[in-house]
Amino acid sequence: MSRRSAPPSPAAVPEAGTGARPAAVAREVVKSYGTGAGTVTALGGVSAAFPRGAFAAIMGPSGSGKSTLMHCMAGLDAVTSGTVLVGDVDLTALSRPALTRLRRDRLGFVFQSFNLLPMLTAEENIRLTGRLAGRGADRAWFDTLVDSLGLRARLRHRPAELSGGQQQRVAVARALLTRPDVLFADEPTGNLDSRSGGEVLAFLRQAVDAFGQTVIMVTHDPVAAAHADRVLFLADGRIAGSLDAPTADTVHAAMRRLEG
Ligand SMILES: Nc1ncnc2c1ncn2[C@@H]1O[C@H](COP(=O)(O)OP(=O)(O)OP(=O)(O)O)[C@@H](O)[C@H]1O
Repeated sequence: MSRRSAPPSPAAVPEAGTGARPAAVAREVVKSYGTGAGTVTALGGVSAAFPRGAFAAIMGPSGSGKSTLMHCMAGLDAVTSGTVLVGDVDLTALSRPALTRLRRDRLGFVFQSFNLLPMLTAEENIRLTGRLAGRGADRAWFDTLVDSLGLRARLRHRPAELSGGQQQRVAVARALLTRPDVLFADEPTGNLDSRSGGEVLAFLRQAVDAFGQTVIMVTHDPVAAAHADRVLFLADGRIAGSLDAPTADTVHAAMRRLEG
């Protein structure tokens, strides 16, 4: 496996892997907040391609634009200029209702704070997005997810009766039930102890390797990033390099260089 750090040019962030059509692409994405003297440029022209069936991590110092990039890639935030593609669809050209449908039908989300509905059981939470997307129950896929995530004995429990790790595994099952084109994970292990976090990351890795899932994850944690196929580094709203086949040590060293 190759390990390399790309130079800090956006053009030097090609598709990793086979050269197949990427699952998601950012082209010269600029995102500014505010106007006039108070303008903050969170992303200053970011280009990146995220290959299908691969696990990408986005890292960078605090304020470097990680969450902004993820939100723009996922259609949760509008870009100021540039283009975001999910498959063939240009998110920046969609109406709000069309964007909402695309998010619901083709994207999955896992957040640091789990975001489960407290009154629903684990099973009801997992099935919720499938129902909202109007999908019939795919029992075999549901069973695969529940068993792979070790949730079989917990399906009738409500979130308050589950550990943090179990809650996040429910959130992962919910996100994957619709077989999304891309799973976006924003600090998915940020609220978990290292063992529970490790279980969630191991499952994300398995989802990529066994089910061909595409995962894009923002994280502060070099150990978490080491589960990815590639780490993209941001600094000051720009791509500052990348690392293939990362290890916790190589990610840590790259972050130390970025943080000066
Ligand atoms: N809604 C907003 N209004 C104004 N500025 C914003 C807004 N959201 C983000 N920013 C600014 O954009 C820049 C990038 O923020 P972002 O949250 O994307 O960084 P990050 O790398 O995810 O940071 P962290 O690691 O601390 O979560 C920061 O300077 C931030 O203050």
